[in-house]
Formats: sequence, structure tokens, C-alpha cells
Amino acid sequence: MTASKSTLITNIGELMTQDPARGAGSVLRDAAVVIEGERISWIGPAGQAPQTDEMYDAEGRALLPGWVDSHTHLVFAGDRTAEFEARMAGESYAAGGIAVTTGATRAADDFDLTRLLMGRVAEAVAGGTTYLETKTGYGLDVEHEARSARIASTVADQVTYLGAHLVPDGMDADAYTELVCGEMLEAVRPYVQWADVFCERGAFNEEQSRRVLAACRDAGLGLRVHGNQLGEGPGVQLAVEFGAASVDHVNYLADTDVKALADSWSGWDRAAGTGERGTVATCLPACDLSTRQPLAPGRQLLDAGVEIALASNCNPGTSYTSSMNYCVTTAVLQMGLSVQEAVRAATFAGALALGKHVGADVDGQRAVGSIAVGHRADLHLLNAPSATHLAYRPGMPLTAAVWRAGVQVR
Ligand SMILES: N=CN[C@@H](CCC(=O)O)C(=O)O
Ligand SMILES: [Zn+2]
Repeated sequence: MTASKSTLITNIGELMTQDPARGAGSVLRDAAVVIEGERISWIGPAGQAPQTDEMYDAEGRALLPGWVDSHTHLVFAGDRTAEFEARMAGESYAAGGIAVTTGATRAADDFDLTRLLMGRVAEAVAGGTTYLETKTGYGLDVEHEARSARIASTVADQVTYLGAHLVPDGMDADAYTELVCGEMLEAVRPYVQWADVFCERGAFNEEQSRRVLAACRDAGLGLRVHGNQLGEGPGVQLAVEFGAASVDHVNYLADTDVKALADSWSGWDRAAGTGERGTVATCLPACDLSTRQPLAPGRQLLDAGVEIALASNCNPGTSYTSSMNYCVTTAVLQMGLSVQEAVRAATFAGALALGKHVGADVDGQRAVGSIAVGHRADLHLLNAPSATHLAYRPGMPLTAAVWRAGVQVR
């Protein structure tokens, strides 16, 4: 066996590790990092760095963990510009638009769907995303959900089954829910790690959502929920009750929802990043802006003790961007998060939402979302001396270089 190539990234002006184990030392100055193969093998002061095969001079710029985008819908064909234009002219978002994308997705062949997905992942990676979840949900029959799951599994790091995205036109909601929990679940099962349900007015009600979550849990899948996007509803409570890893959107929360989420984290030490984890509240600010919904109450949730993640929700209906830089910028400028909090939400907490946050070699896969020895070498070099520039210089092209599993991909 040949030894892995080692690369020293040195002269890092600000190294934001997002490793809670480092406590107050989680931001290092004049630092260096060594990558060996796909993993991080050393972190420390630049002056004490070991000899390596190769060297990369960061020229005093800031190095962060690569973004972990824990919520995307990238397996689709077609275009919804007209719907977006109507929304900008005053229409509100409704779940029914999903049917338009379903028609176009079913009509695309495997080659085109794969090409479109790969192009979108490449865009995300070029923007600093190094670990990415994506969902089915634009197939909505057994054949096309299974095909979406299979194609997604060849490109994304993790795949979520979202057969329960919309009841297809002409189908009875209960009969469709039955299909989602039975034959469709069996067909996608080899390709997916997670299941999700769009628990919302116009999509799946509480009872149907409960059936989907129970069936998918019994099939051994991890759970996530689209909840409380368009109004208050049962999504958050269901997610907590089922021990879902994440509930996403969380725009309209009753006090009891915030309490349920906070209670799920009562055994967790946020500063140390250890303990019994709860249900992450995943905020999707790009979606909130594109649908003109109030931004999710990220500040309130953090203050209540909830771990919040930021994700792009890249999809053709409500959020046609995979820019995590943009999500972080918005979280700081408009949601009241500090830069540290926003970066943590888009890295460490994203990994938490996908179960990939602690230790190395969890289930044979390395942890992501923080820069620590043994973790996957997923790194994002900014074209700026500090992460603060993400909010200070909104919209600027701040991604200078990206390493994904140890390979420089940009
Ligand atoms: N809310 C449900 N699903 C997507 C939107 C899907 C669509 O409109 O195509 C979301 O997360 O926003
Ligand atoms: Zn979504």
C-alpha cells in the first residue's frame, strides 16, 4: 500500500475550526493544517508545521470547514421562472407548484437528469459546499421516486426519500400515503439514508405524516420533516415526537414548538458539542426571501438552547440557489446571528442534522462540519482575512479554494 500524499496549508490568517472540543480556542491565528489522503492529520501554529509532500500558501486568508448543506432538492428537470415572477408580483407560494416540476422530471431521461444533478452539485461545490444531502420528491410514483433515489445516490453524500412531497393530481391522499409507506418505500430503500415528509397545508396532514414517519422509521431510515413553513402546524411537534434529526423551515412557531425543540436538547452541552442530541431546527433563509415569508426565528431558537442549522433548500420552486455564503450572510444581516453562530449553523450543525458531526470514522465515514484531526478534509478558503467578510462584503465572490475529502476541487 502506498502512503497518502500529504499537503500543508499554511499561512492561514484565521482558522475557524468550528470544533467545539477546542472551546474558546476554536479560532486560531497564523495557523496551518495538514491533509493526508482524505483526512485532516495535523492542526497547529504555522511555525510548528511538519514536513509534507506539498505546500499551499493561504496568504493570510481565512480557512473554514466546507459548508454542509443538509437540505437540497437537486434531482429535477424543468423551470419555474413564471411561478417566481408571479410571486414577485404578489402571488403567494403554494405546494401545488411541485406538480409542474414532477411533470418535467418524469419526462427527462436518466442521462439528462444525472447531468442536471451533477451540474448543480458542481455549482454548490464551487461555492464552498463540501458535503451535501439531496432529496427525491419530484417523481411521486414508484418508478420515478426509485429512479430519483438511485441517481441521487451516485452523486450526493446523503439521500432523503421524500415521496411524501405532494399528493399527485387525481390520486386519493390516503391511497397515495399508503403507496409512500409501502411499495414506494421498498423501491427507494436501497438508495436512501433518510425519509422526510412535507407536513403542511396543501401537502400531508398530521395523520398522514405520522403514518409516513412511522413506516420509514420501521424501515430503518433516519427521519427529517418539512414543517411549519407556511403557517403554524403539527410538523415541529411530530419531528420531536419521532426523534427526527431535523425539522426544516420552522418559520411559524408557537411557544410550545420552541419549547418542544428546546426540551429535545436538554441533555446536550452546546459549548462542548457533546451529550444527547435533539432535533435540529434547520433554517432556510434563501427560501424565506424567495417566498417572501418571514425569516425563521433563528435567534430565538438559539437563545432557547436549540441547535439550528442553515441550509440552501436549493430547488426550482422556493429557493433556486445553492449558495451557502448567501445563507450565512443573510443569517447575520437579517436573522441576528453572529458570524461564529452562522458559520457553525452552516457547518457543524449541518453535520449534526445529518448525523456526521462527531469523532472520526463514524459508520466507516469520517465526520464533517468541523476542522479536527481525523475528520474528512473538507475545507473552504475565503478570499478574505476573516469569516466576518461573508457578512461585511455581501454578494462578493469570497470562495478562493475548496478541498473535498482531501482533494482540491476549486
Ligand atoms: N416545501 C416543500 N418543498 C420545497 C419546495 C418544493 C417546490 O416548490 O418545488 C421546499 O422545501 O421549499
Ligand atoms: Zn425542502
